[in-house]
Amino acid sequence: MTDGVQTDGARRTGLIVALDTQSPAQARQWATQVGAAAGMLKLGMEFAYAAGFGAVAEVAAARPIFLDLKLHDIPNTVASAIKALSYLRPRMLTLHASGGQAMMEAARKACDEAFPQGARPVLLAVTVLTSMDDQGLAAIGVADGTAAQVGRLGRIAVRSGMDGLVCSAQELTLLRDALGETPVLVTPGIRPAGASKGDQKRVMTPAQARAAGADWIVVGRPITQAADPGAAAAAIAAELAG
Ligand SMILES: O=C(O)c1cc(=O)[nH]c(=O)n1[C@@H]1O[C@H](COP(=O)(O)O)[C@@H](O)[C@H]1O
Repeated sequence: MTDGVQTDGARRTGLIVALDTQSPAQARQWATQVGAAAGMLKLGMEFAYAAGFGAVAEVAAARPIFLDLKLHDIPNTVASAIKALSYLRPRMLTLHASGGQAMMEAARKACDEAFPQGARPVLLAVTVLTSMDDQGLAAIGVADGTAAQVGRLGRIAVRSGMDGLVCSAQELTLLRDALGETPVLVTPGIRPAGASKGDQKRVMTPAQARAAGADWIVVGRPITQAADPGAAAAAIAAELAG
């Protein structure tokens, strides 16, 4: 958060829980179980496409939501999509930085026009997905590795009016060095010690992400697939409070 740096200079790192499910009832149950341990709830493509935007609106009416639709299209289409979803009043919204400067500038302009003053969502540009590694990037023609690509896209995104970035916790130090304290840095690919990585490649623990300067961590399966999601969320929140 832009207000994530406390007056004593210490950074607060919040927990966002990814409600990756097709079922509104399941999403409601997880939201109740994690309670106040989650500073925000993330709803993404799976939930929106399966349950519909009416169900997204119901969650958004009860709790602050991070709407993770990862928009990536021509500038006019992305701008129109943002205007169309502005009634949901998300606190955060994602688009892909690889859409380029014109797309991100159009997104920012659409937000400025479509949201009332003070209600604009934090616009987050996804740099390199945490499921990618150097080898995966090389296979799509990016030869100089994840760190270089995250730095490059991060600089373009901030220049284009984005409020923050989604990256892995492994790039936090390089991004803070390059871009300073202002951008909101949000890190998925978080795994408590010993947890399965699944499809994630660039991972860190909650405590490591906090120490490296994350404003928010995003955690899905390590909480939602735990035997006790409430206890799992509370343990991660305690690790962040350190
Ligand atoms: O934008 C995201 O939230 C995102 C970006 C990224 O690079 N990697 C990533 O995992 N995510 C999301 O973060 C969540 C991670 O979930 P788990 O791997 O289950 O903790 C999922 O909802 C992903 O869609």
